[in-house]
Amino acid sequence: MKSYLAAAIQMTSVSNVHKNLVQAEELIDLAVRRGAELVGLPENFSFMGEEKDKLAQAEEIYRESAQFLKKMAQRYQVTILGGSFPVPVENTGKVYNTTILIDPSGEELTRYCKVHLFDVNVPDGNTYRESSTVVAGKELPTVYLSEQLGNIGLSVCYDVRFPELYRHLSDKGADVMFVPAAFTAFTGKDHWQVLLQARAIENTAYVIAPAQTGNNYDRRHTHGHAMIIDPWGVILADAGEQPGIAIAEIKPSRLEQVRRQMPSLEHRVF
Ligand SMILES: O=C(O)CNC(=O)[C@H](CS)NC(=O)CCC(=O)C(=O)O
Repeated sequence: MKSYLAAAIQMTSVSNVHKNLVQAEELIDLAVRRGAELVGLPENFSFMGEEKDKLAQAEEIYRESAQFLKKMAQRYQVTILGGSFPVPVENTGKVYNTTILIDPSGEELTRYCKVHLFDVNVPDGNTYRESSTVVAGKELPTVYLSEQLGNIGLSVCYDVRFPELYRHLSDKGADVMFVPAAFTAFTGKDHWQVLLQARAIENTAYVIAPAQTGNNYDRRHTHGHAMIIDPWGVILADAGEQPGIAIAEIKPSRLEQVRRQMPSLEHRVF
């Protein structure tokens, strides 16, 4: 593993795929011009809108998202995490909320379908029933072993509340954990940063968390604060509330140092 720059993209995706892909490319371009070699997009980067509209356009969103990610990786010669997008599931009328990792040649390295679905009545009055349009993934995420970039573990958004998933990633050797998200503004203000820091500290791993921000549609407001956190829990970069990027260096020497200073992974009893 080498030292390199990673970027977490923060955007306000809306219910127009073309607009979202234009915004995403501008931010990928910015990240690459600043030197990023690993770039993550947020959950639902290519479409944020009413659930029924997402389902009606699912085939098209899927096709365009997959094509876009491949093109971006090749054009900018970077490894890209395609935060998440809907992948239609046969005979269900529903989709998997899927994230994929793509290398600079455009090859898919690994994919993961979100296993924890956000079926929550948020105290601000908004109700989320992700399971009404999404089929829960049935497999735990894999860790992609990259000689250059370190071992990369995947997850999506609401997963961040389930530490056992990250322990699994840690058991598989993860050095870097992605948490692409579209956190609600209401839960985000109290939970987002704390949860991300906890996942980084307890697994002594980097956390890269691309995010949705602002008013995506109707009453849907997302928290923003895409961030990169080091294995000690220090926030290296925070994109704030406007669309933009959080960029920081991922260093094997820091991983090694923190794991020496705080060898908690070696002291596990359970
Ligand atoms: O809503 C959409 O348009 C697209 N879907 C999402 O953004 C997903 C599933 S509803 N959101 C989350 O998982 C938020 C989790 C969260 O906010 C928390 O855990 O507090």
